[in-house]
Amino acid sequence: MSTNKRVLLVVNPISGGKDKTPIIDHITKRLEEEKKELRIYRTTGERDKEELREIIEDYEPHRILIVAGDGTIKLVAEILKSDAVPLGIFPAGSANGLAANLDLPSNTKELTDIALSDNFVLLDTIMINHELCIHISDIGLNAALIKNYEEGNIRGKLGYFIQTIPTLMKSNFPFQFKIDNKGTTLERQAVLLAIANARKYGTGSTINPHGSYDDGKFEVLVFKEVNFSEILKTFSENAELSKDFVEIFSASEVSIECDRNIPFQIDGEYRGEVRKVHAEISPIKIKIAVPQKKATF
Ligand SMILES: Nc1ncnc2c1ncn2[C@@H]1O[C@H](COP(=O)(O)OP(=O)(O)OP(=O)(O)O)[C@@H](O)[C@H]1O
Repeated sequence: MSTNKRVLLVVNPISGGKDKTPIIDHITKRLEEEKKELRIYRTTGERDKEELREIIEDYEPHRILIVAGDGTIKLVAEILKSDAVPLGIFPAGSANGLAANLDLPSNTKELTDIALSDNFVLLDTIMINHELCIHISDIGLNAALIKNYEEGNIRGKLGYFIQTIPTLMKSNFPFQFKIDNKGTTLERQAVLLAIANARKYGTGSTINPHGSYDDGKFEVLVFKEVNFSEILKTFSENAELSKDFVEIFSASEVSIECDRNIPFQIDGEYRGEVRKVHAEISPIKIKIAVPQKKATF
């Protein structure tokens, strides 16, 4: 039985600074050939959640294709709240962390074949400060970088790169963290504390080499220093990172407190400055179509 009779295509027109027309045209043509129903929703950045929820309730899609970045994928997952409707991802954001972990190709035809296929993974999600996280959230230096990127007007990876030096110069690090992991409290000094379901950032940097996307756990990564040679190591798949650079442990629930308000991001979206973060593995799993070989998540 086909799982793609009614398809909803969600497009973020501005993500990654890329023109999405060729991808939309390709998907439209393919679904016409297959005599499938297609409805397209273009995000506006305002009331997208409410509008998409209404469309999904009304249209009852069998599959949702997303041409956007991680923030939009997360928005759809928050509406679905279950793995009943599979997602097909067309990475078109600035960093595309989820796609990097799922080993998605860049070619539109291959992506369409995968997105409409019945080869799925079930991703864990994490509830962080009452918001769903599908990939990586962090507090400290990287979140400050994302804030400066969002305030800048250059999209794509170049935008991140351009913000790196001013962010390092402006940031008031290191920070003092208290981490409560089911009754055990750790005190750490760090520049960045990440909560990760994924193995790598969208930049391709593997920070959580032993992470698994469907084990019912996430990893807490405590980055103790800005060490450029260790950062370079994260760009190879199986690098063993020094314990002086990053300390990693698995958890299903943690409470984190910092000595002051510091920048916080979830799945690449800046969420302001916070002092406290609570993270807990969520009962929501997301069903995503992936290439035949096992994802590296
Ligand atoms: N038409 C639009 N105009 C402006 N902002 C939008 C629009 N549609 C969605 N957004 C905003 O885009 C963000 C989600 O972006 P998404 O995750 O798809 O890509 P991204 O990788 O963050 O892309 P980029 O960083 O290049 O914007 C949300 O903050 C959302 O409010």
